Amino acid sequence: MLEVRNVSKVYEGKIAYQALSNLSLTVPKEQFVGIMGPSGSGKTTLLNVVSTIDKPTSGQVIIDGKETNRMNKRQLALFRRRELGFVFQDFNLLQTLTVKENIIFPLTLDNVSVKEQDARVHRIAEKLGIAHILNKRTYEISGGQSQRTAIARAIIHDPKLILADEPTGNLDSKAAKDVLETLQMLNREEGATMMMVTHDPQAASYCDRVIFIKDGALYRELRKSGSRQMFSRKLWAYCPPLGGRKMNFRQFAVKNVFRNMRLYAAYFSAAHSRS
Ligand SMILES: Nc1ncnc2c1ncn2[C@@H]1O[C@H](COP(=O)(O)OP(=O)(O)OP(=O)(O)O)[C@@H](O)[C@H]1O
Repeated sequence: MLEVRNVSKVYEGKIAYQALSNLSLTVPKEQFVGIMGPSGSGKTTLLNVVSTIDKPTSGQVIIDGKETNRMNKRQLALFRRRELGFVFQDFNLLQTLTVKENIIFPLTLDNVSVKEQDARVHRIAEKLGIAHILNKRTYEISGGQSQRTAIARAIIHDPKLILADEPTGNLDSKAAKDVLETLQMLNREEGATMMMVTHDPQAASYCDRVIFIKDGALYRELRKSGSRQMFSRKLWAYCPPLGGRKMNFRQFAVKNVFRNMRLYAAYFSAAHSRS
């Protein structure tokens, strides 16, 4: 499904910085994979390259047999809109629309009939437990419901690959658990292939496989065997020795604003490019 082949990414600047070094990985169809690693290890860079928001300096990203490096800007925008689903840390819902309007937004751009839109939105809303809030505005719903709405929007067009960047970062622990169970259910029952970046071993324990990145290279991976609780304990035990570059709160906040701006820009360019 996803193949990352010998990908390197160098950020040019006064001092060039190699954020990814010859990284290769394969994610088979229907796998739920987590990406973990210390701050500055290259997780976001990898997600940006896989989601085609950023181009690798060398190497290839192949999604469902399509080599994304060979696509032009317009093809990439359409590819993102049709084949990928994005789930952001802070939901990124449109405040003036209802829950239902937010969910069907990607379909309206593809001229899907109203009947088909209704059928899809009702099926997904039932599945995600948000059928009763479809007519509410986004300011009338909770954080967990907002993220489930965002997940519904991410899957309404049946994407090949769902990419999630810290999807529980803004949620309390109960809402986070609900959202992670929703993602896991989509993976198991709908066969969705997913890649989730997270700092949280508890969140990562919902994945089938967790890949650790350090200094822009694959460091190690752990696969789930046995219960989620056992996997969670393994991940907790494994995380502290990875260390990492420490950031103060201000650096962290600035970095996350920047990261989300880049993701929004890509999402909206995908959303607004018509076929
Ligand atoms: N646009 C950029 N220009 C220059 N350097 C960058 C750029 N974006 C990221 N970097 C550097 O590349 C490295 C990897 O950054 P990246 O954001 O991928 O790490 P991360 O693992 O996602 O970190 P975090 O967990 O803190 O979000 C870092 O050292 C970072 O400073």
